[in-house]
Amino acid sequence: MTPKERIFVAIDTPDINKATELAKALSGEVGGIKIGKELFTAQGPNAVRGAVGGEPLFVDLKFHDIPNTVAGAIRSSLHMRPFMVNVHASGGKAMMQAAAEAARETSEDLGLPRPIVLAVTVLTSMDDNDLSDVGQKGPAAEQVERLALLAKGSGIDGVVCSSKEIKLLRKACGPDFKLVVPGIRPTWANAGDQKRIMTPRDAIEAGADYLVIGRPITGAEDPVAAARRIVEELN
Ligand SMILES: O=C(O)c1cc(=O)[nH]c(=O)n1[C@@H]1O[C@H](COP(=O)(O)O)[C@@H](O)[C@H]1O
Repeated sequence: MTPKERIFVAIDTPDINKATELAKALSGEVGGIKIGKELFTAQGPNAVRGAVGGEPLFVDLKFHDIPNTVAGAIRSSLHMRPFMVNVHASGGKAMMQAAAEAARETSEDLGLPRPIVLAVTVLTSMDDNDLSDVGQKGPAAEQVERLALLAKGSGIDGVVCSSKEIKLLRKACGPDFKLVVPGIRPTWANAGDQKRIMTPRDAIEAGADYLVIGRPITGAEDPVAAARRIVEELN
């Protein structure tokens, strides 16, 4: 895989025209497009698929509910023909098993390739203090490892983690477990609300499979130039 193919651009906007324009402009510049709660909630599944065109799609809806509901949501999300989908690992083992099983069964029924099913560990916007506020046992890296091992044991293909945990998880979960990493900030971009961050190059060197990058590209005056600059830095 080339470095470029490892980049998924997060298009976070409620505006379908803006999303379509960005996806079109960035087609071929990156590996795929990530659509999340903002566009999906405003525009729905058909619009999402329409906006993204033929690019690989990461449907990031971070399901977190009882197993039956999450399985149903995964089944529904497969109609968007995603390359990747995700749930929250903190929903627990039975929930993750139900998600993995629903993805396998539904893709077979629809005759589609099975998407990569990911579990979100600790959000990249949270640090050790935020974790203790919600009663989760930190430090963040330990909680991430705990959830990643639980996800792996539940039949999940990989996790969404921060760049700070890549090396730890590669060791703990093996070479085939997918590590998808948001909280990516080139030296020339603002951190914004992200707390556990790293540059694209350092994250790839640490062993990330995919980088999720939003505002450093979509918020730039020239998103295509920003994407190219990141790819150049990776090469
Ligand atoms: O699941 C995700 O994609 C995700 C998990 C996480 O822990 N942190 C995180 O930032 N994300 C998503 O990754 C994207 C990051 O966007 P930027 O901060 O603009 O680069 C957003 O769409 C987030 O919803």
